[in-house]
Amino acid sequence: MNQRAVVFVTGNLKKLEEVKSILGHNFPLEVTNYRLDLPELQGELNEVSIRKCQEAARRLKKPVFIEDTCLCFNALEGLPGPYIKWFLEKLKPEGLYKLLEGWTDKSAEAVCTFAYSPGSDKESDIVLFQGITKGTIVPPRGSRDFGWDCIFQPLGYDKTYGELPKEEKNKISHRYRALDKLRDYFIVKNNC
Ligand SMILES: O=c1nc[nH]c2c1ncn2[C@H]1C[C@H](O)[C@@H](COP(=O)(O)OP(=O)(O)OP(=O)(O)O)O1
Ligand SMILES: [Mg+2]
Repeated sequence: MNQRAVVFVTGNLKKLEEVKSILGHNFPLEVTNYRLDLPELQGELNEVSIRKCQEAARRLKKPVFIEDTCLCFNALEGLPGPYIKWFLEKLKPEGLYKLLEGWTDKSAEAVCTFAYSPGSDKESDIVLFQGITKGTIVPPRGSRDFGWDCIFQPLGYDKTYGELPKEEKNKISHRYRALDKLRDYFIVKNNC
């Protein structure tokens, strides 16, 4: 029997690396990658993911999933949220930390939303899987390999994502929690 395949559409190789390592070898679908930085419309978090997935399905016309990651500062009512990529690019991790200088509340949520489409761009065919990890925004510490890892310290830890070994991050991360739900959908609920 041919294994069903699904394409993960992302322009971010670090995401791909984590997704592959978290899903491991027991995932029932073959995951391939199509490297494309999809356009992202402004809007609320789920809306951004749905539109991004519709665009991926429209372009590839086969089962696809995308992922959108937000970093939400509670003091800023959830901003930068889906716009974190552009804030990070301009302000760098130091500047992101400084953004909260005037606030005592440094708490934040890392939110990861996967959106899966069986191949159609109909909104009703799209399924979302969301994972949230709560944490604190701290002055940069640790590896600068991946985005804002060096300023996000998950709740209950004294290390930032950037200081934690990859395997540790992958056991508690926003991405892990979202993929756990995606895995459940395909394995336990047998939607393959
Ligand atoms: O676990 C993470 N740890 C640290 N930084 C992270 C993480 N996950 C995403 N990031 C960064 C990448 C980008 O600067 C922004 C999300 O933006 P986002 O649009 O979702 O990612 P992207 O444009 O790099 O790839 P894609 O082609 O899948 O949209 O936060
Ligand atoms: Mg993006």
